[in-house]
Amino acid sequence: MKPVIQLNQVHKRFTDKKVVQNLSFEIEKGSFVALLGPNGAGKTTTISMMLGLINQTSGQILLFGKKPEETAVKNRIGAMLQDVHLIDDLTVEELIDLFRHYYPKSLPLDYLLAVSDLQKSRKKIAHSLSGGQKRRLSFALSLAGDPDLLFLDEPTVGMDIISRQLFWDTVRKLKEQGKTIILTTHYLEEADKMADRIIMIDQGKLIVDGTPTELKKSTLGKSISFIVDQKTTTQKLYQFPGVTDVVWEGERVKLYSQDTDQLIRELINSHLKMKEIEISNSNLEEAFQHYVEKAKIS
Ligand SMILES: Nc1ncnc2c1ncn2[C@@H]1O[C@H](COP(=O)(O)OP(=O)(O)OP(=O)(O)O)[C@@H](O)[C@H]1O
Repeated sequence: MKPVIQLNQVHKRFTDKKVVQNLSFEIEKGSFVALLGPNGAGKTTTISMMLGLINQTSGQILLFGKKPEETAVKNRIGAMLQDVHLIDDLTVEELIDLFRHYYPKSLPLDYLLAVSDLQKSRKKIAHSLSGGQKRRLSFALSLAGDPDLLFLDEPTVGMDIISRQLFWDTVRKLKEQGKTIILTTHYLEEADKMADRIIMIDQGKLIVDGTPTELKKSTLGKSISFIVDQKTTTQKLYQFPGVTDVVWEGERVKLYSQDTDQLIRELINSHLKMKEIEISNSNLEEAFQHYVEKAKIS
């Protein structure tokens, strides 16, 4: 089966600025991919090119084996973008219904109102909605054509906790139905929970591509942190078996190791006076920082 998305040596330049450089990857049907990167990394530009909203300077982009601007492709795509464009004077349900009629197949109006929790606001003028409600409306509009491929560009910004829960429950169900989903977010715990693959970019270049588990494993491992007498030297802490890194945060020190079980035994047997011991798994945020730093050096 052909990949749903194929990018081959894609470059994008705005006047003299290189915004996307030599980006190549393929995304299979049913994948949930998080496209991550710092501000200005080129995520939205990449999504805009995949949606056919802007043209790449060079390279090839294919969705379902075809060019993004083809109608057959557009009919299979939904996108929740950062800016919500609303049409003057239309109510929420009129707007959703209008979008439904753009597509050859569409999802029922009541379903779209339910997953965006806008049933009570259906008769309101869309312009009068709050910021968070507009995001939810944008979600409903992105699903109007029952898309096989869904782009979610920072979807939960401005949503309250209840809305976020409903949003992710719905997205999880869409994934179970076999939809392909591309997410960008700065909330890395959302990417960690939802994505089965992470593509990180920085300054328009791909810096790492793998599962959340792979990315976290290949960084510093788990850590044990505790408050300790300031006379304890970094050198002494490195002598404990398996310690890969020692990081001080004020009077608290964090030791990284791939085998924290062994390390904690050794620490307890030592004469260190440790207080407030915490053991934590390395998280995606640490992996993210690690890869961005590494990309800067190389
Ligand atoms: N139309 C444009 N003209 C000129 N430069 C642009 C244009 N659109 C984006 N850029 C620049 O391209 C770079 C990448 O922007 P982009 O919006 O793709 O980043 P991003 O990864 O989505 O960032 P963020 O996380 O802040 O949303 C930025 O330096 C931005 O200023």
